Amino acid sequence: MKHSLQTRNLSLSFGGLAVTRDVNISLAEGARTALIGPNGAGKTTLINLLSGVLRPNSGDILMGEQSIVKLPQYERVRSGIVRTFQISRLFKELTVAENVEIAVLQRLRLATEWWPSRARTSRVRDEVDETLGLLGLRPYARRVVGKLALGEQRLAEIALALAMKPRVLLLDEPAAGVPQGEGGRIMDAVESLPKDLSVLLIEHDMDLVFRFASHIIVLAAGAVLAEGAPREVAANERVKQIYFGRDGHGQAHF
Ligand SMILES: Nc1ncnc2c1ncn2[C@@H]1O[C@H](COP(=O)(O)OP(=O)(O)OP(=O)(O)O)[C@@H](O)[C@H]1O
Repeated sequence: MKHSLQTRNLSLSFGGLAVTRDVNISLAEGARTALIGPNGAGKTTLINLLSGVLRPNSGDILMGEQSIVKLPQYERVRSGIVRTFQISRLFKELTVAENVEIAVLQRLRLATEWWPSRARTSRVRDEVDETLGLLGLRPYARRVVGKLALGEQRLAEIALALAMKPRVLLLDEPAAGVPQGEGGRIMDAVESLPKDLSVLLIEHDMDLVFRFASHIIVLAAGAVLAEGAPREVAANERVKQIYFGRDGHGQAHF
């Protein structure tokens, strides 16, 4: 199995608090991986480390064979790791297509390519259209982002990430705060993303996690507690304990 992204003994402490502890994970090419764990387990911190928002105290991050741990954020994007944020980065007063166009232009500048202007304009237009198509957003292309439902705005955020042509897409709670029915729609779109793209999803809703994931990684107190196929993880006694607690009451329903 080909691995797009791997970590080797990744560790980070904030003062005395170890928030990432010797984390070794592998994201296979085309895998659909869910990163789960209780509040404060270190999920967002791990995504911040992978995307270069934070630097680890020790350990390594490999994209294919190449170490990227010292690269700044924009170079990680260029190496193929792209994330979405819990906080929206969309220009609310622009249309969906204009937002995606800005992301495409940004990528082309990152790649420092030069195109004769007419060819370039038509390439940008084609890419915007193709990206919107991947997420079922073509009917919303000319709609102003700020006037869309939250679920559609979230899809537009994912479109911005896809416009960077990732090999690994990191999604931090794309369905957070979205009404239940719309959450399913976001996951439908995520599920239909290109098969060679590796997707790492942070999600609290276990129904969505089990619908989406081919592989689950469970973090607890900054360390990997368990990982494997959804059925294995659901049957893991330590995972059940964390989610259900000793008294058998908890939020998750495996
Ligand atoms: N910049 C920071 N400085 C100090 N402590 C931090 C910082 N960022 C996060 N933490 C702490 O690190 C731990 C892990 O936080 P993180 O946000 O990664 O957890 P999480 O699993 O994403 O939680 P949630 O599910 O609630 O989003 C928490 O104890 C948090 O308080």
